Amino acid sequence: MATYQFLGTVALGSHVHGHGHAQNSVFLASSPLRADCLGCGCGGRLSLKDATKFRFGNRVIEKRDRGMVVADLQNPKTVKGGCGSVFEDVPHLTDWLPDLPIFGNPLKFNPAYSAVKQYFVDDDDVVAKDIVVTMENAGAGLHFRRAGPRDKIYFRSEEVKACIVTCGGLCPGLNTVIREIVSGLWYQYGVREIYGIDGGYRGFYARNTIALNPKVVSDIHKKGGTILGTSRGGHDTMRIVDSIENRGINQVYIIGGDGTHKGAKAIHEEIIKRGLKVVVAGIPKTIDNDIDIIDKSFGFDTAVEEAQRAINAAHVEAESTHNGVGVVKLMGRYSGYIAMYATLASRDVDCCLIPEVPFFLEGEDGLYEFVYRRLRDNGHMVLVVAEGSGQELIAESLGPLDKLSDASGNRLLLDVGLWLCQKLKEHFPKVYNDPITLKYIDPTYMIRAVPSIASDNVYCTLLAHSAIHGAMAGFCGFTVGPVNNRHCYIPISRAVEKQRHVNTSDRMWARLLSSTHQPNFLRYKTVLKEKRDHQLKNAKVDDVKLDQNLSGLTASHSLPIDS
Ligand SMILES: Nc1ncnc2c1ncn2[C@@H]1O[C@H](COP(=O)(O)OP(=O)(O)O)[C@@H](O)[C@H]1O
Ligand SMILES: O=P(O)(O)OC[C@H]1O[C@](O)(COP(=O)(O)O)[C@@H](O)[C@@H]1O
Ligand SMILES: [Mg+2]
Repeated sequence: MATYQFLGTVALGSHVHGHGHAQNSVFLASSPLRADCLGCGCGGRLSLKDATKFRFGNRVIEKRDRGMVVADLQNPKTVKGGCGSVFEDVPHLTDWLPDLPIFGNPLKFNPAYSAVKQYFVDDDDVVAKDIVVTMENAGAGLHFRRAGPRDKIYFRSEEVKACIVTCGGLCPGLNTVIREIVSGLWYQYGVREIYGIDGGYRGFYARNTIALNPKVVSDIHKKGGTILGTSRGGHDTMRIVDSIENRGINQVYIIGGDGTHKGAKAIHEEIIKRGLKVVVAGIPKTIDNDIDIIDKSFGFDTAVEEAQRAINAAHVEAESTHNGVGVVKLMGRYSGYIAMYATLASRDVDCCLIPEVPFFLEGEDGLYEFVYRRLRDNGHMVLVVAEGSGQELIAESLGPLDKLSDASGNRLLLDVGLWLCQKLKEHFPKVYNDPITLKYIDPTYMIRAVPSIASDNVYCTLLAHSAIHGAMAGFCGFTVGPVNNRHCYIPISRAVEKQRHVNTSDRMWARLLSSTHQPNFLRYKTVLKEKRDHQLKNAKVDDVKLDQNLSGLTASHSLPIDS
């Protein structure tokens, strides 16, 4: 039996299922079962008993066979199930437009899909976020809605006016996702009006749209970049939603990273406020692999593959000379996944530096000492450095600098590659009286400007299809992605909640350490403390400036001593 909770005497802000009033009638819930219409002065009463869905201010209550869903239009809907399980659902158009007509899914009559045993995903199917659990906790924990085609959809083919936008930095596979959204909508759902937004978010209000169809996109997956163009900055929620509304767009596919998804969330919320029948579907793009929850982002494997070419070159150069050092800088602003996986895959790398592991140069476990030993034992070495590593260290050695940001508000990084090369080149002749031959390779933009490899192409196809199935089924404010290898609809708010970082206390990082034998830099905190003590002592004795050799560590580093 359906159960629901009476939330008190509050105004209802929208049309209620099963009632004949125009939208936006206001009702006052006077009991768990009844609400009086205040909107049109008709004195009408609404029986909540028969309603399946109703809205209290920002909250939507939906009665379902197996319980009640309380949806906060700003936050994810959560349903508590058995065994301590929690289902975090995504918003649905009917949360604010309860009376929308429902249609059958045309996939049922699509010859390509006719052999599929189960055309449609069961509405009750959920995917567990954590799949390794103890017996006592089996079934408990967070779950997401399984992605895939639904039996019932909320758009007629001829009614759909879809648009696609790509935002933020490039990533291999962007064109494949565009291609598959267009082809999927066209061939699976019979949609004929599909538009590209030119040049990221600002294209909504500053540029004309680009008409897309399967012919236009047929070859684009073979090219790097995005045929639609992209940009940073320029997100103006009101102007974007005005443009969506004015153009009559009702499905918005937004491909981008964490910043883009924050923008998508704002658009989705404004759409709810305006009561529009418009779905916002996010497709996570991040070459840094820093979007939480999903297993892996598209383009990541391609980037790692491409990085191998740079590492190989660095290795060939290094082993061809006396004291040869090859340094390769890879992308990874806050998360060192590309550097870590490229290192693990290559086996030619002697040391991998990532933003998550603060390193130091001087002392017994420092980088200088390690490079020295490697050169002494092997005659050459390869060092991979993620662009976000050692930022505090560089800032310390360069003195006070303004913190600069790009148009999207992302911090602009100091060039750790060049800085490190300079440091190594200076240190070796000075301290060991033995110069090194260092070759620096910076393939940063090369690894993201290439077309995606085969496995990423397949992955992009699944993402695009999950997105269109979700949108056609009326889900919105979601992003798609595999969780434990099953594609899910994840509330955007959840996806942008925090950034994913390399977990340096799990086995993958340990694997890397045991393959490179590099220092773990765990003594970092001790060295930092030593440096602080040294600073204090020096400050007391006289006002002598700090020894430049100790500039490897900074008291202002964000990692607290006791953490
Ligand atoms: N907090 C935010 N709210 C709204 N829009 C944002 C936000 N952060 C970034 N954006 C917009 O998202 C787009 C892409 O963001 P950016 O950080 O450059 O790339 P990515 O999405 O890859 O992280 C830009 O147009 C930017 O203006
Ligand atoms: O020079 P750009 O275009 O700002 O891009 C550089 C940044 O883009 C990235 O590849 C990814 O950034 P986003 O995912 O935020 O777009 C970072 O690794 C890198 O710092
Ligand atoms: Mg980002």
